[in-house]
Amino acid sequence: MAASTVRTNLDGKPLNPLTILMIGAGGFIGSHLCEKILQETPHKILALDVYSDKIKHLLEPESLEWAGRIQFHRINIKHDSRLEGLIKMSDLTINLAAICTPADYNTRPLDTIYSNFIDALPVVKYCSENGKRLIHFSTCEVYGKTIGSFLPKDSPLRQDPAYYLLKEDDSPCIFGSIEKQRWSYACAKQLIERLIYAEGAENGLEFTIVRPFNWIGPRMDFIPGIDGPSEGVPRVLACFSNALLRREQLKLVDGGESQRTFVYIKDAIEAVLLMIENPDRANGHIFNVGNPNNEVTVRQLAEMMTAVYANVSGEPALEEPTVDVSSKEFYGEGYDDSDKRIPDMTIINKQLGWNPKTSLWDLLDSTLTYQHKTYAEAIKKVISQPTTS
Ligand SMILES: NC(=O)c1ccc[n+]([C@@H]2O[C@H](COP(=O)([O-])OP(=O)(O)OC[C@H]3O[C@@H](n4cnc5c(N)ncnc54)[C@H](O)[C@@H]3O)[C@@H](O)[C@H]2O)c1
Ligand SMILES: O=c1ccn([C@@H]2O[C@H](COP(=O)(O)OP(=O)(O)O[C@H]3OC[C@@H](O)[C@H](O)[C@H]3O)[C@@H](O)[C@H]2O)c(=O)[nH]1
Repeated sequence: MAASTVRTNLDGKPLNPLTILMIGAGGFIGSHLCEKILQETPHKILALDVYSDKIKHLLEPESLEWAGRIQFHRINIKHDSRLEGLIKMSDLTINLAAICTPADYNTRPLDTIYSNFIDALPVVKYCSENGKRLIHFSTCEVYGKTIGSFLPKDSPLRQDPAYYLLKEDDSPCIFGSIEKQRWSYACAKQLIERLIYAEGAENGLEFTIVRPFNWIGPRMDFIPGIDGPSEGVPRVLACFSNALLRREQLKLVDGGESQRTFVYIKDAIEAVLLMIENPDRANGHIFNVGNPNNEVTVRQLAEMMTAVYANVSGEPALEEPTVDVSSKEFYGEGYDDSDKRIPDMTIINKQLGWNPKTSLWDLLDSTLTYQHKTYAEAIKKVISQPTTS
């Protein structure tokens, strides 16, 4: 087992086992990060969240080989005096906690702003005051829209990377007007990034900021009516999985023209582990973490997921697998969208030598295999039940 051998960092220095406070450990990214750390490193995790379902398999039974290295703390960071003590006990704090589903940004803007800015403040403050290192999860949404999106549709400049490539140290953050409440999330994330950066500059906080570009894979969000609210709207992977599982049409918001790059969660987690174990290379940096080779429009994503799911489930796809819906109908007033997201990889390449490996087809294949195995039977049961009026 890797945990008993001597681990070294990228510079060949031996690594001492760390105690890591992971806030939001029970979420999608947290669950994969916990798994990776427990399986491949000797580090200890203080896992903090209000939920633990997604890491239950890591916490029980107590006979698990890593039992002494993970401790779950059911805490809401909004109001719990134990937070500072846990930060003091740890070598490193990783903050993943956030409201981060777009359906909430325009419908629950206050909760969104509080969660992504106000609630993150004490974490930054305690790390700074106690001289503790912080890895904070921000988002690719801080870039907002591309400069190219303001050019005429047929402008050849739209093909020029100078107008769309998103660079940590160079690109501006371009959001819509205040009434477009979609940007409440991006704006709160931007302000907490600025605060962390300022704590670094003025008070010497050792920090790393991560900007994930659409990380996807098993355990992302929830399937409405199965392990989440039946009226809930998760992120696109779970929305499309839900429709495929139920043999319903996949809804394309405003024609599905927006573009995204998707990265497999297992590739992305490797980048985070490199940040954890190489503070000299990661401190003071903001890192894009995404896969620039996996770009599709949302329409193409829907088509690909439909084809992959037909393979995985053995059931033929619907004749018309998609349907167009307006953003107002799907998300309500105040929705807006990022047009295109291609991460520049120069900084993460240079500092950590990280590159994503998994193609979009392969990552959808393993993810939809997981979705099918996990949910198909439960969905069949729900569908076969008579509806009560
Ligand atoms: N998944 C992505 O592609 C992606 C993209 C960009 C940014 N991010 C950022 O990465 C982080 C993690 O994202 P995720 O996809 O794992 O989301 P997630 O919703 O699955 O995980 C967030 C976790 O934080 C917990 N949490 C929220 N508020 C809390 C509080 N007050 N106290 C304690 N726990 C709390 C939630 O219960 C949840 O388990 C977020 O900050 C998100 O903004 C993710
Ligand atoms: O059923 C659906 C769901 C979503 N969509 C579209 O698919 C695209 C992707 O939507 P997602 O729900 O995955 O979320 P977005 O990529 O817009 O934002 C995400 O980006 C990074 C993180 O900070 C957050 O996880 C989230 O804000 C959007 O254009 C959305 O309008 C559909 O067309 N149909």
